Amino acid sequence: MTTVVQVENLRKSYGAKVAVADVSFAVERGEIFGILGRNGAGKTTSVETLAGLRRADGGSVRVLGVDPRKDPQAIRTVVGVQLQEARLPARITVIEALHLFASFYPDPADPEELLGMLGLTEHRGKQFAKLSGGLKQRLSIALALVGNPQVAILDELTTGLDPQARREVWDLVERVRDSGVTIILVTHFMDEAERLCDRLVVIDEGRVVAAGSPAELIRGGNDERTFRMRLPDGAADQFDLIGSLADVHTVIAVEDEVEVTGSTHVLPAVILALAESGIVPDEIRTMTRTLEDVFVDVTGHAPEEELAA
Ligand SMILES: Nc1ncnc2c1ncn2[C@@H]1O[C@H](COP(=O)(O)OP(=O)(O)OP(=O)(O)O)[C@@H](O)[C@H]1O
Repeated sequence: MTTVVQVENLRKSYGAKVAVADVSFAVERGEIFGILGRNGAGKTTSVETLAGLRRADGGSVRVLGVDPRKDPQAIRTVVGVQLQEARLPARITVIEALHLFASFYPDPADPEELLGMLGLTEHRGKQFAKLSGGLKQRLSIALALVGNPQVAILDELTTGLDPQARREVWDLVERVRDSGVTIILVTHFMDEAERLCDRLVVIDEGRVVAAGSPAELIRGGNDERTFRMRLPDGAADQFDLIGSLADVHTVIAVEDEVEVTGSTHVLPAVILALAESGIVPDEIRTMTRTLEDVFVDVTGHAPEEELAA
């Protein structure tokens, strides 16, 4: 694997406000790498520093071996940035915006190809102000890619979109990754990160508080499993039997279901023991942790909770 972005002990303050206290991570070529955190956690400052748009106070940043502090111009040709809100003149059309941005780069992508890839061909003549939220986001992704970057930074790209438009944008992001672009995805949406990211870091109050793949973080050394089942009438008195099994830690009634928590083998152990008593559960549901649960565990806050300024 090739490391395309290496950030080590990054620090950045705005006056007395410490935006980034200590952030380190590495992004490998061809992955979708997530930077997760609440509003104000220091995500945007981190990615703007690696894109050469802000100067770090300390630590080291390398993008394909280049230091953005020393050579911001070189960084601009390899890193494409999708801005949080596209700031474009109201009357510029989709195709005009692409040609304008293409003119800033030595070796730009073909605007027509980008239109096709992002499903914008039929909207090419529409003015920016008249585009729906989803189309504006597609255009902003296209603008981030127009310089033919090796790394694209996509910042909060599905904020304000309806569920259908979000799913379309997610498909697009995967298509962009499949075309060979490494993607850094900044988000505070845990479902988005879980669905798209190969690996990610959670940043809170300017520090990395968790790192890994979504699956690793969800497993997170926590080998406890929980499931719920509905037992046939008359079988509810099996609590003692279930509770006596070595793999079972707790067994409780939740409404008309039985909730069992235990080791990784708890489910087959319980089902087998019940079967030996001639009982077959009517319904079984495993209770899986999500990235949102991990986020709350490592930060102590919900993802949508804002940090005090
Ligand atoms: N130019 C600035 N001047 C002063 N403070 C700033 C500036 N930019 C960001 N901050 C502050 O630094 C902290 C980190 O901001 P940053 O934008 O990096 O966080 P974020 O996680 O990206 O949040 P958001 O999603 O809201 O942009 C916040 O407290 C923010 O108010």
